[in-house]
Amino acid sequence: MKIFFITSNPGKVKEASSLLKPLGIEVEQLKFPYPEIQADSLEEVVEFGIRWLKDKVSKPFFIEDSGLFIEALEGFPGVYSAYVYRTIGLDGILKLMEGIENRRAYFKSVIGYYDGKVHIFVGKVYGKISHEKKGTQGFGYDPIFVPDGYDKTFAEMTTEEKNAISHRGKALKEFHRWLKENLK
Ligand SMILES: O=c1[nH]c(=O)c2ncn([C@@H]3O[C@H](COP(=O)(O)OP(=O)(O)OP(=O)(O)O)[C@@H](O)[C@H]3O)c2[nH]1
Ligand SMILES: [Mg+2]
Repeated sequence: MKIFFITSNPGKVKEASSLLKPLGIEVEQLKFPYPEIQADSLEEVVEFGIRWLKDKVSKPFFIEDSGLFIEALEGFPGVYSAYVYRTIGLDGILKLMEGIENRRAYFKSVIGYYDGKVHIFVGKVYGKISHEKKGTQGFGYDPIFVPDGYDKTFAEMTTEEKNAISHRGKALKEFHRWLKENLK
C-alpha cells in the first residue's frame, strides 16, 4: 500500500519510511507547500493544513507538525520550532539555556491523515537539552536532545534507534495501528 507524506523535510520521510516500509506501507513524499498557521498548538496547525490541502490533493495523504518544547523556556520554541531552527538555530537555543539548570524538554509530533475524514495521531518523548551539540545523524534539534533513559543525543542514534523511542516513531506507530484496523 502507498500513502503520500506531504512534507518538505527529508529527515521526516526517512523516519516514516523506515518505520512503515517493513509493515508493507510505502511512503511517497509529496513536496506540496501548504500554509502553517501561527496557532498555539501543533494540532491546530495540522488541522488547518489538512483543510487547506484536502481539495488540492486527490489521494489519501498525511502531514506532520512537530516541535521541541523546553520547560525552562515556557515551552519555547514549540510550534515555532522550524522558524527558530532556521533563525537562531542550535547555538541560539544553547545560548538561551546557558546557566539554566532545568534542562527538561520534550519533542511532540502530530500526524494528520486525510482519507475523506481527518485522523490525528500524537507522540511525545521526554528528555533533556544537552550542554553541547553531539552527533551528526537525524535532523533539526537532534544534536542537543538527550531522550530520558539514554546518555546520547538523537543525533548519535541510527534512524531505527531514534524511531524506537521518538515522538515521530510513537505517532507513526499509532498511525500504523489505525491503518491496520481500518484498511482491512
Ligand atoms: O531535532 C529534531 N528532531 C526531530 O525529530 C524533530 N521533529 C521536529 N523538529 C524540529 O521542529 C521543526 C518542525 O517543524 P515542521 O514540523 O514544520 O517541519 P518542517 O518545516 O521541517 O517540515 P514540514 O513537514 O513542515 O514540511 C523542524 O524544523 C525541526 O527543527 C525536530 N528536530
Ligand atoms: Mg514546517
